[in-house]
Formats: sequence, C-alpha cells, structure tokens
Amino acid sequence: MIKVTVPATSANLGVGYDCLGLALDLRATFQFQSASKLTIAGCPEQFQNENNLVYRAFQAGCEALGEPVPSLAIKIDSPIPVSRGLGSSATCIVAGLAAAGEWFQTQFTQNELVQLATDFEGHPDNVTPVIYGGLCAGVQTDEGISVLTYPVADDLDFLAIVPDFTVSTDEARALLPKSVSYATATHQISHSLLLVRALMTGNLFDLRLALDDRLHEPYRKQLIANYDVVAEACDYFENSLYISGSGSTLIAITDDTPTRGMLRQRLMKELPDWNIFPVAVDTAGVQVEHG
Ligand SMILES: Nc1ncnc2c1ncn2[C@@H]1O[C@H](COP(=O)(O)OP(=O)(O)O)[C@@H](O)[C@H]1O
Ligand SMILES: N[C@@H](CCOP(=O)(O)O)C(=O)O
Repeated sequence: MIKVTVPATSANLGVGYDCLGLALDLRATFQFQSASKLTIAGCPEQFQNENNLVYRAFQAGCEALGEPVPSLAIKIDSPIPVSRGLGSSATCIVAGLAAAGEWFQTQFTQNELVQLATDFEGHPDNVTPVIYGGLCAGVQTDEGISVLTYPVADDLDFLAIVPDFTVSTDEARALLPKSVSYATATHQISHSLLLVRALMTGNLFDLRLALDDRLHEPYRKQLIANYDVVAEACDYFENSLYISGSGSTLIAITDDTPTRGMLRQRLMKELPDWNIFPVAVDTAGVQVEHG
C-alpha cells in the first residue's frame, strides 16, 4: 500500500497571482492499493469514477514513466474543502503523480513533479507548495519552472475564513480582464516583492501595504458574499486580508494571537455558517510512504 499525505495551499497571497503559494497545515491523505477493478472512496460520489483527478494524475505519472496503469483502489481522507481556494485540486494532482512514481519505484524529483503537476493544473502557484511545503514562487521560464522557496516569519498568525459556498476556479479566471496597463503591471511587481519580504520578516506595516492587489481581487470580490463584512472586521482588528487562490476562502494575517482570536469570535458571530479556524504554515510538503 502506498500512502501519500499533502498539505492544503493558499495560492496568490493577493499580489502573487499565478506565482506565489503557501502550504498550510491542513493535510489530506491518499492511499493506493492494487485491486481487481478501479474503486475510489472518500470523495463526493460525482468524483468516484475514472475521471477522478487523483486517478487521472496517477495515469499521467504512469505515462511519464512509460509504465502500464495498474488496477487501483484509491482511498481519500481529506479535510480540505473543495472549490474554496485551498488547493484541493493541486493536492489530488500531486498525490496521484507521487503515488505513480512510488508504485514503479522511480520517485519523481521535486522539480519533475512540479513540471508534471503544473501541466495538469495550468499554473504553478498551488502545486509548488504542495510539493515543497512553505512559501514558494513558481517562475515559468523558457527552460521550465524554477521554484523559489522562502522562510515565513514564525510570529505571523493566519486565520482561514471559509465561506459556506464554493467559487469555481475556472469561473473566477474567466472574470479577469485579458490585459492590464504598464502602471498596473509595475504596481503588481513592486508589491509582490514587498509582500515576500514582509512575509519573511513579519513586518505587519509592510504586509498591509503590500496586500493591495490590482490583478484579480477587485474582480473576484463580487463572487464572495459578505467580503465587506470580513474586510471591515479585519480593519478593526488591524489584520491584513487576501483572497486565498480564486476564493471563496479569505485569509487574515496578524502577529498577535489574541487579536486573531477576537477577530475569529466576531466573524463566527456575524457569519455563523462559515468555518473560521487558525492555520499554520506547513513546511513538510508531500510525504510518501510505502507500507
Ligand atoms: N477528492 C477529490 N477527488 C477528485 N477530484 C477532486 C477531489 N477534490 C477536488 N477535486 C477536483 O478539484 C476540483 C476543485 O478544484 P478548484 O475549482 O481548482 O478548487 P480548489 O482547488 O481551490 O479546491 C473539483 O471540481 C474536482 O474536479
Ligand atoms: N492562481 C490561481 C489559483 C487558484 O487556486 P484555487 O485553490 O482557487 O484553485 C487563480 O487565482 O486562478
């Protein structure tokens, strides 16, 4: 039996659209065993068939290795909500690919996994932190994807604010304009540099200045009912806020744990059907065990 565990991710971190991603300590487990026919358990019924993303990624891994696809029983145990901007699709893709490598005892290198997983996901920002853990930038170059990893300041506290509704990544991408001005591009590049430094140093003042996205959040806020309620509460408690991935989850950041608790209490009262909980940075990335 092969067991793969992977972290949830929070992509973009506001101004790092399609490039930055952070691994979170909400881990999913995927088990792979030989079986007489394909069975998939532990996910919504609509995914329990051969179009399942984990299975398709496993098939792609076999293809990359030039090996036949075995008949499989896949068991999924994931606390990561689907289509909430916490990277559930990236976890499925990386788990399937990593399991295929382990199955044929030819583990992919981290960089090979990044290339294969990005081909599936279409952008590297979710898959790189699933693979490496921590804060990552995936830079698409003519030679493939370069991954940069950064340490995150220990004293930063993250709060996941998960709505009771989904946002489809495809729809949230379709909303975005096809081009932006030089002024917007310059704003974005400079702010993403400031963001990375602020996350490394834990400087909250810089973090607040940096989280001023102009590429996607202005268009996607409208998909998130009660965004303004959350933004107002974050302002009150001086927490920074960004849309995780394409939403619907929002992430608040502070360096003061009691303030995070107060923000959580207030939001739980105002948005009782949402799931609001502290998260920490995961630094382990994908882990594979062969039992
Ligand atoms: N356990 C699962 N099994 C199969 N497919 C899954 C599973 N979890 C998520 N997915 C796939 O990932 C899609 C959600 O991905 P996406 O819209 O990018 O949002 P996110 O990755 O933020 O959760 C689902 O529609 C489904 O295709
Ligand atoms: N860069 C992508 C990230 C999507 O992340 P997800 O977790 O919402 O799938 C985007 O912003 O579209």
